[in-house]
Amino acid sequence: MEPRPAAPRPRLCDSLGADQTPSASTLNAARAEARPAGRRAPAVAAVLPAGGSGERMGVPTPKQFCPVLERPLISYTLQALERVCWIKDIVVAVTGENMEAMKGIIQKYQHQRISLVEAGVTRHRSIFNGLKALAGDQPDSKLSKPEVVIIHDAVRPFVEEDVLLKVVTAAKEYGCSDYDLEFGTECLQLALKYGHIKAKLVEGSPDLWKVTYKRDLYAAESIIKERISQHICLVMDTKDENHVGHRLEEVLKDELNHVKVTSRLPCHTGRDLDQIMSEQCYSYVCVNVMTSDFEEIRKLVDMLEESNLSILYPVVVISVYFLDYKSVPFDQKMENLMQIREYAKEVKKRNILLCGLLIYYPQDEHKLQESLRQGATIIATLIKERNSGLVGQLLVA
Ligand SMILES: Nc1ccn([C@@H]2O[C@H](COP(=O)(O)OP(=O)(O)OP(=O)(O)O)[C@@H](O)[C@H]2O)c(=O)n1
Ligand SMILES: O=C(CO)[C@H](O)[C@H](O)COP(=O)(O)O
Repeated sequence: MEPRPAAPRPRLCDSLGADQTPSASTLNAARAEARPAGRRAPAVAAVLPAGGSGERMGVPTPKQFCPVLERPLISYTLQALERVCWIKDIVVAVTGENMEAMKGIIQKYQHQRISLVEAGVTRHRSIFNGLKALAGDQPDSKLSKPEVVIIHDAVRPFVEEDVLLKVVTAAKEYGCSDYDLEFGTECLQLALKYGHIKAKLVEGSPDLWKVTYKRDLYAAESIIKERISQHICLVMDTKDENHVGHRLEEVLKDELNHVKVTSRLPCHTGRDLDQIMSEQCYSYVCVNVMTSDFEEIRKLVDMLEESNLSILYPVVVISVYFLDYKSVPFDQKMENLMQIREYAKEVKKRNILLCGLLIYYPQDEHKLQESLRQGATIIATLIKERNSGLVGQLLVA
């Protein structure tokens, strides 16, 4: 048994926005429903086999450590399990040569309740090593013996709380059918052969698919991007209802009709933004009406940093300026705006992707509408793609 990694820093809130899992209270209600009256909840732990070499992926790095949006795949799987508050311990089996790298991942992404064991030469042996650590008879182990152990491949990042609950409930409630004995998958057979325990096959969801080939990494990245782009916070530095910024909001809502767009006042005006940080929004559009400096953006970036939001996912911030035909001279405004390049480089280190967007604001109504549409399309693309190559760019609509 490996020593536990260094204590993590303060945690993000448990029910992260990137997934569609129910909150802890939903789960408690679901568990209460699922549990026959008078029965107490079983103590649950999880074992994650993560000791494979990922031969079919065809890259030197084992697939569980391959980056998805610059974060190792296994970190997403850990996140999916650790947000389930009723899983007490998570034991991960990794090879000796990847042990230090795994500790680094746990520390960097602030994972909790994780213990590491050495993997075996086969998946079954890796799982067996994890189970031994949970057996409750290891002299140095701080882990207590659970009643139910969830076995979950480290390369299945999208597991949902409800399917885990079904598995645990089935493990407690059901016996094993002849069908399961005949057609059960390998862990099931292992449990039957060596554990002399009953087992039940529970239907999973299509999301439980496993990252096996290189194309699966691209699929995983697309799914994650889509999940974290479902909410946009629009920060508008004017209360003027007639300002063109509000028209941009309308066009954005129209363009992205499946996305939640919330409008907020700037950071200095109080707690509005605190609230949105707690909703775990990963996309911000700041409409700068009054100024062409970066004061508001700086405040927003500071708040994002404090909230730890960008530890797990890249946060997109788009700073929007209107190129008003009657405003300050263009070259003077541009000189200020060009500072975005250096500042964006700095905040990129904190996983915040900052871009500027200039929206042409002509007198002609038709042309203005065209500019706003173009602006909304650029915003939608920046948020959906989260392309770090565009960081610091001033785009023009
Ligand atoms: N000796 C092994 C082999 C596999 N696994 C883990 O079991 C899970 C499912 O296995 P699989 O997808 O087959 O992974 P690999 O063996 O790494 O893939 P490949 O067969 O392409 O080499 C993975 O999380 C993998 O890391 C393990 O813990 N120990
Ligand atoms: O995909 C696998 C390895 O390639 C696993 O063997 C598969 O997940 C086994 O399923 P279970 O743990 O339910 O027996």
